[in-house]
Amino acid sequence: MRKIVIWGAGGHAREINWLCEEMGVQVAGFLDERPEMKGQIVNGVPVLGTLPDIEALKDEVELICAGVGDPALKKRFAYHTMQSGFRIAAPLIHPRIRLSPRNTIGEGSMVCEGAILTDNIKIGQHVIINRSVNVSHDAVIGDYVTIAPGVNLAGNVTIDEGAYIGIGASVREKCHIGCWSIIGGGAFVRDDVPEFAMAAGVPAVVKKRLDIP
Ligand SMILES: CC(=O)SCCNC(=O)CCNC(=O)[C@H](O)C(C)(C)COP(=O)(O)OP(=O)(O)OC[C@H]1O[C@@H](n2cnc3c(N)ncnc32)[C@H](O)[C@@H]1OP(=O)(O)O
Repeated sequence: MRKIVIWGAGGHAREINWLCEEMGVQVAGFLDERPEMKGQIVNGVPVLGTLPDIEALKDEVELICAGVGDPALKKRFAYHTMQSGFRIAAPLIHPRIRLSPRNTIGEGSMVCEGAILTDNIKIGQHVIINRSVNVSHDAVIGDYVTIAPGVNLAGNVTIDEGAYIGIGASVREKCHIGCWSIIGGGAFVRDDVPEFAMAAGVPAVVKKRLDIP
């Protein structure tokens, strides 16, 4: 039986724990950098500490770094996890989704309940596709991207590394969203969004530039 350790012990990590319950995957524990969290029990699952605390489990467990929604935090967790020689988990895919066999999904990524991913879609590593997300044909989604619940992506959309697509946003066909950009909840992305930008509204416009994480 697969045994998973989840980075993070907050709301999203608890949702992944539930996803694992639905998939029949065992969760050995959560990791959390806050010292006060170590030893706590969250939804019946122990908070184990950080990577040095689970050294003895190295050959038994697979790590999920996408237990937090923040793409930069996911990237930092993934870096340390791989540097320490732990295995990244194969994708976690909820049993109640629709997914073409011609799609590819990278290690450490997850697809939550109700998502529909049509044809020829490429999803990178440590990507979160949250509940009821619609991804249309030929989308290319980079590593560490987070897509919040209820997002709709039309065909041929490209989202580069580390971008965050806020809850309920929609993206027009062929649009390109640059790396580490943020799309506000409820936006309609009509035009390309540059890298390191926050865009929001209907239609979405760039509201501010963001620092490189
Ligand atoms: C299970 C879960 O909980 S998953 C999590 C789901 N949550 C989300 O998806 C959160 C989405 N987050 C947002 O939409 C946020 O507003 C963000 C991240 C886009 C922006 O947050 P901040 O950086 O704090 O933005 P800030 O408050 O500085 O706003 C900057 C400008 O953008 C506007 N703005 C911010 N968000 C939006 C939005 N969603 N739609 C329209 N305008 C927006 C503000 O009104 C402000 O406009 P102004 O400069 O004309 O006054």
